Amino acid sequence: MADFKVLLLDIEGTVCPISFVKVVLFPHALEALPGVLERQWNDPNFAQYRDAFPEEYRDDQGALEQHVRDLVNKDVKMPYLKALQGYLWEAGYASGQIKAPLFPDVAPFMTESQAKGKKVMIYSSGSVPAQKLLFAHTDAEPSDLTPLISDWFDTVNAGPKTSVSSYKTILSTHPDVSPANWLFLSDNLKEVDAALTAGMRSLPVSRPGNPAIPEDHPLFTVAVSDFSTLSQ
Ligand SMILES: CSCCC(=O)C(=O)COP(=O)(O)O
Ligand SMILES: [Mg+2]
Repeated sequence: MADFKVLLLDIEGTVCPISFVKVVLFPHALEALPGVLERQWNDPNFAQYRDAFPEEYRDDQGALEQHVRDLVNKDVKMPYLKALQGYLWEAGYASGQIKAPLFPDVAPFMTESQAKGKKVMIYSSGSVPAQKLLFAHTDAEPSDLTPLISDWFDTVNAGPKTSVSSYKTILSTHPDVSPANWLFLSDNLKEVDAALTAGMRSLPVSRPGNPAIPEDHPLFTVAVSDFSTLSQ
């Protein structure tokens, strides 16, 4: 499995614990939201985030805030929510209040893969700016892993993560690389299935805190719990 040319990584439940997203990032954004709405509602720098929301929320701070809370509570991956979350996380990362806890095998595997001439790419429901913030502020050494990453995909430039067409869109960005030479790693079995259907190789990732992969699932026996097992 180690002879891939492109490593495509999911984030939540794959490179970092689900709890970091659900218990740290999402609450942090909700805590920051009221103050940002109060201070920046008419700020031109905030306009792109506010105007991305459905029309009924663009002129009502309270309605927009409640809509955000509803979406987060349901873990709805709407692109306008993901863009706003990335904006709300920016100050937290910059201040050092937020640092991404990567599983210990992740940074060494990314580093080794890139050093061996493989491309390392990210595909997450989090916005590309949010992905770059996360990988620029990790608990690895060095903390900034963005130099290792060549491409960034989210639900805006690729599409929904459980759609086969999204993986075909991602494949089309590097037509010189055979789909069989891509390896997509994700905790989400539906995402893994969609990637496989698109022609990529893909493996489910089993991490502490992830929902258990059913023992009768066809991919149960090949689930990855330590990326070092994928090294040549
Ligand atoms: C970029 S960190 C925030 C990740 C996020 O918002 C999310 O919904 C996680 O989705 P993933 O596709 O990375 O499992
Ligand atoms: Mg995930």
